[in-house]
Amino acid sequence: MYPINLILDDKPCVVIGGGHVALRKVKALLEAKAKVTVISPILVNELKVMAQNNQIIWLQKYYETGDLNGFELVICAVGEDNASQQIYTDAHKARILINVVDKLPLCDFALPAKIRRGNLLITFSTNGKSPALSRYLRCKMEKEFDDTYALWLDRLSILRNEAIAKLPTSDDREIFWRSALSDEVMELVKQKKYDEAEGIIRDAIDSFRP
Ligand SMILES: C[C@@]1(CC(=O)O)c2cc3[nH]c(cc4nc(cc5[nH]c(cc(n2)[C@H]1CCC(=O)O)[C@@](C)(CC(=O)O)[C@@H]5CCC(=O)O)C(CC(=O)O)=C4CCC(=O)O)c(CCC(=O)O)c3CC(=O)O
Ligand SMILES: NC(=O)C1=CN([C@@H]2O[C@H](COP(=O)(O)OP(=O)(O)OC[C@H]3O[C@@H](n4cnc5c(N)ncnc54)[C@H](O)[C@@H]3O)[C@@H](O)[C@H]2O)C=CC1
Repeated sequence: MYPINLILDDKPCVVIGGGHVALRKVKALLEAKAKVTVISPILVNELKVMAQNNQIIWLQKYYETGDLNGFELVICAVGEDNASQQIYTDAHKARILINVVDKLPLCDFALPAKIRRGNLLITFSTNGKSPALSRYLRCKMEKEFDDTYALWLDRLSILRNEAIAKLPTSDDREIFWRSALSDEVMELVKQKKYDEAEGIIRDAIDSFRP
């Protein structure tokens, strides 16, 4: 497994199947701001509502070869081996990334369990060995991660641009951030003393000498 975070903003993605597993995968794609089409003769209620609200496009039909044209990513959640195999073959011919939810050998990628807090994304995966453990760890860690780091991240992103403007080289910035993002600063962050933490980092940028 090689972890990558796909950037799917506005990209056309298709989920085949309209059951509860498809629903979870659709939600994850919408969170990633993809444009989602669902192909399935039947939808669970929540997906129907999403289709009525134009959050997704619904093609009410069984999958046919040719349906993948124009999509950049496919999730197959039909739970039926012959159809899954056909969809996998078609996706590979068209060189489109595919995930078949009940067959890891037919997956180019697997979905992790995730905690999203603003721009911060924390994921858990088990190489398909126990999705239940991924879920357990996600539930457990959700309590540890409220929005503290995400709020700090918004400020850090601005400070990072200031550091880029003031510190001449990438090496300088690497050295700078490894010492600037200290336990002392992060302790202030945990106490939500963002202004104080930001002040320390800004002073450090101003006084940095390579
Ligand atoms: C390979 C993978 C492919 C993929 O879907 O990408 C896959 C495959 C399969 N899942 C199955 C079952 C379950 N999946 C879950 C839950 C999740 N499954 C997710 C991901 C993945 N599941 C990928 C690997 C992830 C990893 O590496 O850990 C999560 C993390 C992400 C998400 O789906 O968004 C999400 C938790 C989200 C959350 O809550 O945070 C639960 C628990 C529950 O729902 O309570 C169960 C029942 C308990 C159990 O079996 O463990 C089955 C057997 C079906 C059967 O028995 O018929 C298969 C097929 C097989 O194993 O062959
Ligand atoms: N990866 C994961 O996270 C998990 C995977 N699974 C597996 O995922 C599969 C799907 O599970 P559910 O959503 O509960 O199943 P489901 O049976 O409720 O849903 C299947 C959906 O696919 C549609 N469908 C069937 N054939 C089709 C075709 N040829 N073209 C288009 N649509 C078609 C059906 O109308 C239905 O909406 C099962 O094999 C299940 O074991 C189960 C739990 C978690």
